[in-house]
Amino acid sequence: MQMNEPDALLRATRRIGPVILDLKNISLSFGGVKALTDISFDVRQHEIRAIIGPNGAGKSSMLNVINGVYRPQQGAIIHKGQQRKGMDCYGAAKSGIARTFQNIALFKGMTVLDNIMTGRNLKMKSNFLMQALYWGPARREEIAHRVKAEEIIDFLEIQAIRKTPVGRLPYGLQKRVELGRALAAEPEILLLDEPMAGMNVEEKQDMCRFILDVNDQFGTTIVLIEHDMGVVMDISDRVVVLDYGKKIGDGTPDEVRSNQDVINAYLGTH
Ligand SMILES: Nc1ncnc2c1ncn2[C@@H]1O[C@H](COP(=O)(O)OP(=O)(O)OP(=O)(O)O)[C@@H](O)[C@H]1O
Repeated sequence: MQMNEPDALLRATRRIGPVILDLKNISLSFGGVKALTDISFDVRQHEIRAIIGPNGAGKSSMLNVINGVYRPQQGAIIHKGQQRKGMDCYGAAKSGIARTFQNIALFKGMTVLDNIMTGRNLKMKSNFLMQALYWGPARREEIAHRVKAEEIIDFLEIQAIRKTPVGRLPYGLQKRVELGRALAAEPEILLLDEPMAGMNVEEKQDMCRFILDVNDQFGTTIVLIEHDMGVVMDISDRVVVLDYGKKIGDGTPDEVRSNQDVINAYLGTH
Protein backbone atom coordinates (compact mmCIF):
# COMPACT_ATOMS: atom_id res chain seq x y z
CA MET A 1 0.00 0.00 0.00
CA GLN A 2 1.30 3.43 -0.93
CA MET A 3 1.14 5.85 1.98
CA ASN A 4 1.22 9.54 1.27
CA GLU A 5 3.80 11.73 3.04
CA PRO A 6 1.72 13.21 5.89
CA ASP A 7 0.25 9.76 6.68
CA ALA A 8 3.66 8.17 6.86
CA LEU A 9 4.97 11.01 8.99
CA LEU A 10 2.02 10.82 11.34
CA ARG A 11 2.44 7.09 11.82
CA ALA A 12 6.17 7.37 12.39
CA THR A 13 5.77 10.03 15.04
CA ARG A 14 2.93 8.20 16.74
CA ARG A 15 4.93 4.94 16.88
CA ILE A 16 2.29 2.52 15.58
CA GLY A 17 3.61 -0.91 16.59
CA PRO A 18 3.03 -4.54 15.64
CA VAL A 19 -0.34 -6.30 15.65
CA ILE A 20 -1.38 -6.98 19.25
CA LEU A 21 -4.92 -8.16 18.62
CA ASP A 22 -5.81 -10.30 15.65
CA LEU A 23 -9.43 -11.27 15.09
CA LYS A 24 -9.75 -14.08 12.60
CA ASN A 25 -12.97 -15.18 10.94
CA ILE A 26 -15.21 -14.32 13.89
CA SER A 27 -18.83 -15.48 13.66
CA LEU A 28 -21.35 -14.94 16.42
CA SER A 29 -25.06 -15.63 16.44
CA PHE A 30 -27.85 -15.37 18.95
CA GLY A 31 -30.28 -18.15 18.07
CA GLY A 32 -31.23 -17.36 14.49
CA VAL A 33 -29.74 -13.84 14.51
CA LYS A 34 -26.31 -13.62 12.94
CA ALA A 35 -24.67 -10.71 14.74
CA LEU A 36 -21.23 -11.24 13.16
CA THR A 37 -20.33 -13.25 10.06
CA ASP A 38 -16.73 -14.19 9.32
CA ILE A 39 -15.17 -10.93 10.47
CA SER A 40 -11.39 -10.54 10.37
CA PHE A 41 -9.34 -7.48 11.28
CA ASP A 42 -6.37 -6.61 13.40
CA VAL A 43 -5.39 -3.91 15.86
CA ARG A 44 -1.84 -2.59 16.04
CA GLN A 45 -0.11 -1.46 19.18
CA HIS A 46 -0.64 2.21 19.99
CA GLU A 47 -3.24 2.57 17.25
CA ILE A 48 -6.62 4.28 17.39
CA ARG A 49 -8.86 1.81 15.59
CA ALA A 50 -12.51 2.67 14.96
CA ILE A 51 -15.40 0.30 14.30
CA ILE A 52 -18.26 1.99 12.47
CA GLY A 53 -21.51 0.90 10.85
CA PRO A 54 -25.25 1.52 10.92
CA ASN A 55 -27.46 0.51 13.86
CA GLY A 56 -27.49 -3.23 14.43
CA ALA A 57 -24.35 -3.75 12.30
CA GLY A 58 -22.64 -5.75 15.06
CA LYS A 59 -20.27 -3.15 16.55
CA SER A 60 -21.12 -3.68 20.22
CA SER A 61 -21.15 -7.44 19.68
CA MET A 62 -17.61 -7.14 18.32
CA LEU A 63 -16.43 -5.22 21.40
CA ASN A 64 -18.13 -7.83 23.58
CA VAL A 65 -16.21 -10.55 21.77
CA ILE A 66 -12.94 -8.67 22.32
CA ASN A 67 -13.47 -8.27 26.04
CA GLY A 68 -14.75 -11.79 26.59
CA VAL A 69 -18.43 -11.07 27.30
CA TYR A 70 -19.44 -13.13 24.25
CA ARG A 71 -17.66 -16.21 22.95
CA PRO A 72 -17.91 -16.48 19.19
CA GLN A 73 -19.10 -19.81 17.74
CA GLN A 74 -16.35 -19.60 15.15
CA GLY A 75 -13.03 -17.87 14.72
CA ALA A 76 -9.93 -17.13 16.71
CA ILE A 77 -8.74 -14.22 18.82
CA ILE A 78 -4.99 -13.84 18.98
CA HIS A 79 -3.84 -11.48 21.68
CA LYS A 80 -0.12 -10.66 21.68
CA GLY A 81 0.64 -13.77 19.67
CA GLN A 82 -1.34 -16.16 21.92
CA GLN A 83 -4.63 -17.66 20.84
CA ARG A 84 -7.18 -16.89 23.50
CA LYS A 85 -9.06 -19.89 24.85
CA GLY A 86 -12.37 -19.59 26.67
CA MET A 87 -11.70 -16.20 28.21
CA ASP A 88 -14.37 -14.33 30.17
CA CYS A 89 -14.46 -10.58 30.83
CA TYR A 90 -12.53 -10.95 34.09
CA GLY A 91 -9.75 -12.75 32.20
CA ALA A 92 -9.79 -10.10 29.48
CA ALA A 93 -9.50 -7.35 32.09
CA LYS A 94 -6.61 -9.20 33.74
CA SER A 95 -4.90 -9.40 30.37
CA GLY A 96 -5.00 -5.59 30.05
CA ILE A 97 -8.26 -4.91 28.20
CA ALA A 98 -10.61 -2.33 29.74
CA ARG A 99 -13.78 -0.82 28.37
CA THR A 100 -16.45 1.82 28.76
CA PHE A 101 -20.10 1.25 27.92
CA GLN A 102 -22.66 2.80 25.59
CA ASN A 103 -24.88 3.55 28.58
CA ILE A 104 -22.86 4.88 31.47
CA ALA A 105 -22.24 2.14 34.05
CA LEU A 106 -21.06 4.06 37.11
CA PHE A 107 -22.11 3.95 40.78
CA LYS A 108 -24.28 7.08 40.76
CA GLY A 109 -24.37 7.58 44.54
CA MET A 110 -20.62 7.35 44.91
CA THR A 111 -18.15 10.20 44.42
CA VAL A 112 -16.01 10.64 41.33
CA LEU A 113 -12.91 9.60 43.31
CA ASP A 114 -14.56 6.43 44.67
CA ASN A 115 -15.85 5.48 41.21
CA ILE A 116 -12.35 5.83 39.79
CA MET A 117 -11.01 3.78 42.72
CA THR A 118 -13.31 0.90 41.71
CA GLY A 119 -11.27 0.74 38.50
CA ARG A 120 -8.24 -0.18 40.66
CA ASN A 121 -9.88 -3.37 41.99
CA LEU A 122 -7.94 -5.69 39.73
CA LYS A 123 -4.68 -4.13 40.88
CA MET A 124 -5.42 -4.60 44.59
CA LYS A 125 -3.41 -7.32 46.25
CA SER A 126 -4.51 -7.18 49.90
CA ASN A 127 -7.42 -9.42 50.86
CA PHE A 128 -10.78 -8.42 52.24
CA LEU A 129 -9.81 -8.96 55.91
CA MET A 130 -6.66 -6.86 55.59
CA GLN A 131 -8.68 -4.12 53.92
CA ALA A 132 -11.42 -4.30 56.55
CA LEU A 133 -8.84 -3.92 59.32
CA TYR A 134 -7.01 -1.29 57.27
CA TRP A 135 -3.90 -3.12 58.38
CA GLY A 136 -0.28 -2.13 57.47
CA PRO A 137 0.17 -3.37 53.90
CA ALA A 138 -3.49 -2.77 53.05
CA ARG A 139 -3.16 0.81 54.22
CA ARG A 140 -0.01 1.40 52.17
CA GLU A 141 -1.67 -0.18 49.17
CA GLU A 142 -4.78 1.96 49.54
CA ILE A 143 -2.63 5.08 49.62
CA ALA A 144 -0.78 4.05 46.45
CA HIS A 145 -4.10 3.39 44.68
CA ARG A 146 -5.44 6.76 45.78
CA VAL A 147 -2.35 8.48 44.38
CA LYS A 148 -2.97 6.76 41.04
CA ALA A 149 -6.66 7.74 41.09
CA GLU A 150 -5.70 11.35 41.84
CA GLU A 151 -3.25 11.32 38.92
CA ILE A 152 -6.07 10.28 36.61
CA ILE A 153 -8.34 12.97 38.07
CA ASP A 154 -5.65 15.59 37.33
CA PHE A 155 -5.12 14.19 33.84
CA LEU A 156 -8.85 14.42 33.05
CA GLU A 157 -9.12 17.86 34.65
CA ILE A 158 -11.89 16.90 37.05
CA GLN A 159 -10.26 17.98 40.34
CA ALA A 160 -13.14 20.34 41.13
CA ILE A 161 -15.68 17.50 41.17
CA ARG A 162 -13.61 14.74 42.78
CA LYS A 163 -15.91 14.59 45.85
CA THR A 164 -19.19 15.05 43.95
CA PRO A 165 -21.56 12.09 43.65
CA VAL A 166 -21.52 11.02 40.00
CA GLY A 167 -25.33 11.09 39.68
CA ARG A 168 -25.30 14.87 40.15
CA LEU A 169 -22.95 15.52 37.25
CA PRO A 170 -23.98 16.49 33.73
CA TYR A 171 -23.84 13.68 31.20
CA GLY A 172 -20.61 14.80 29.49
CA LEU A 173 -18.72 14.78 32.77
CA GLN A 174 -20.12 11.36 33.70
CA LYS A 175 -18.69 10.03 30.44
CA ARG A 176 -15.32 11.52 31.38
CA VAL A 177 -15.47 9.84 34.80
CA GLU A 178 -16.24 6.55 33.10
CA LEU A 179 -13.13 7.01 30.97
CA GLY A 180 -11.24 7.69 34.21
CA ARG A 181 -12.45 4.49 35.78
CA ALA A 182 -11.33 2.47 32.75
CA LEU A 183 -7.94 4.24 32.82
CA ALA A 184 -7.55 3.36 36.50
CA ALA A 185 -7.01 -0.25 35.43
CA GLU A 186 -3.97 0.96 33.43
CA PRO A 187 -5.13 -0.96 30.36
CA GLU A 188 -2.98 -1.80 27.40
CA ILE A 189 -6.06 -1.85 25.17
CA LEU A 190 -9.00 0.44 25.87
CA LEU A 191 -12.38 -0.29 24.29
CA LEU A 192 -14.70 2.72 24.06
CA ASP A 193 -18.34 2.14 23.16
CA GLU A 194 -19.66 5.44 21.79
CA PRO A 195 -17.61 7.70 24.06
CA MET A 196 -19.21 10.82 22.57
CA ALA A 197 -22.84 9.77 22.34
CA GLY A 198 -25.24 12.42 23.60
CA MET A 199 -22.55 15.08 23.98
CA ASN A 200 -22.62 18.65 22.75
CA VAL A 201 -19.90 19.98 20.42
CA GLU A 202 -17.70 21.31 23.21
CA GLU A 203 -17.93 18.11 25.24
CA LYS A 204 -17.05 16.11 22.12
CA GLN A 205 -13.98 18.28 21.52
CA ASP A 206 -12.86 17.70 25.12
CA MET A 207 -13.40 13.94 24.86
CA CYS A 208 -11.46 13.80 21.56
CA ARG A 209 -8.57 15.62 23.18
CA PHE A 210 -8.56 13.20 26.13
CA ILE A 211 -8.66 10.15 23.87
CA LEU A 212 -5.73 11.47 21.84
CA ASP A 213 -3.83 12.35 25.04
CA VAL A 214 -4.42 8.89 26.55
CA ASN A 215 -3.13 7.35 23.33
CA ASP A 216 -0.11 9.66 23.19
CA GLN A 217 0.93 9.95 26.80
CA PHE A 218 0.12 6.45 28.11
CA GLY A 219 0.69 4.66 24.80
CA THR A 220 -2.72 2.99 25.17
CA THR A 221 -4.13 1.20 22.15
CA ILE A 222 -7.72 2.32 21.57
CA VAL A 223 -10.60 0.54 19.83
CA LEU A 224 -13.68 2.71 19.62
CA ILE A 225 -17.20 2.63 18.29
CA GLU A 226 -18.46 6.05 17.32
CA HIS A 227 -21.34 7.34 15.22
CA ASP A 228 -19.98 10.85 14.71
CA MET A 229 -18.17 10.52 11.37
CA GLY A 230 -16.26 13.79 11.77
CA VAL A 231 -14.76 12.51 15.00
CA VAL A 232 -13.99 9.04 13.63
CA MET A 233 -12.22 10.37 10.56
CA ASP A 234 -10.29 12.94 12.61
CA ILE A 235 -8.85 10.77 15.33
CA SER A 236 -8.62 7.22 13.95
CA ASP A 237 -5.59 5.62 12.34
CA ARG A 238 -7.70 2.91 10.69
CA VAL A 239 -11.40 2.20 10.47
CA VAL A 240 -13.24 -1.09 10.06
CA VAL A 241 -16.78 -0.86 8.68
CA LEU A 242 -19.51 -3.38 9.51
CA ASP A 243 -22.92 -3.73 7.92
CA TYR A 244 -25.46 -6.41 8.83
CA GLY A 245 -22.72 -8.29 10.71
CA LYS A 246 -20.36 -8.37 7.74
CA LYS A 247 -17.16 -6.43 7.14
CA ILE A 248 -17.55 -4.15 4.13
CA GLY A 249 -14.53 -1.88 4.53
CA ASP A 250 -11.22 -1.60 6.34
CA GLY A 251 -8.43 0.94 5.99
CA THR A 252 -7.33 4.49 6.67
CA PRO A 253 -10.06 7.14 6.99
CA ASP A 254 -9.32 8.25 3.42
CA GLU A 255 -9.57 4.71 2.06
CA VAL A 256 -12.84 4.09 3.90
CA ARG A 257 -14.29 7.42 2.81
CA SER A 258 -13.77 6.55 -0.83
CA ASN A 259 -14.94 2.90 -0.57
CA GLN A 260 -18.11 2.62 -2.67
CA ASP A 261 -19.63 -0.18 -0.54
CA VAL A 262 -19.22 2.00 2.52
CA ILE A 263 -20.70 5.03 0.79
CA ASN A 264 -23.70 2.96 -0.31
CA ALA A 265 -24.28 1.22 2.99
CA TYR A 266 -23.48 3.87 5.48
CA LEU A 267 -21.92 7.21 4.78
CA GLY A 268 -24.27 7.91 1.90
CA THR A 269 -27.30 7.48 4.12
CA HIS A 270 -26.13 9.90 6.85
N1 LIG B 1 -27.69 -10.40 23.53
C1 LIG B 1 -28.28 -10.45 22.34
N2 LIG B 1 -29.29 -11.31 22.11
C2 LIG B 1 -29.88 -11.38 20.90
N3 LIG B 1 -29.55 -10.61 19.84
C3 LIG B 1 -28.56 -9.72 20.02
C4 LIG B 1 -27.88 -9.59 21.28
N4 LIG B 1 -26.92 -8.63 21.14
C5 LIG B 1 -27.02 -8.18 19.86
N5 LIG B 1 -28.00 -8.84 19.20
C6 LIG B 1 -28.37 -8.65 17.78
O1 LIG B 1 -27.17 -8.68 17.04
C7 LIG B 1 -27.19 -7.69 16.02
C8 LIG B 1 -26.01 -6.76 16.19
O2 LIG B 1 -26.22 -5.95 17.36
P1 LIG B 1 -25.15 -4.96 17.95
O3 LIG B 1 -25.74 -4.39 19.21
O4 LIG B 1 -23.86 -5.63 18.06
O5 LIG B 1 -25.09 -3.85 16.81
P2 LIG B 1 -24.50 -2.37 16.87
O6 LIG B 1 -23.82 -2.16 15.57
O7 LIG B 1 -23.70 -2.19 18.11
O8 LIG B 1 -25.80 -1.48 16.94
P3 LIG B 1 -26.06 -0.03 17.61
O9 LIG B 1 -25.31 0.98 16.79
O10 LIG B 1 -27.54 0.13 17.49
O11 LIG B 1 -25.59 -0.12 19.02
C9 LIG B 1 -28.54 -7.01 16.10
O12 LIG B 1 -29.41 -7.62 15.18
C10 LIG B 1 -28.97 -7.25 17.52
O13 LIG B 1 -30.37 -7.27 17.63
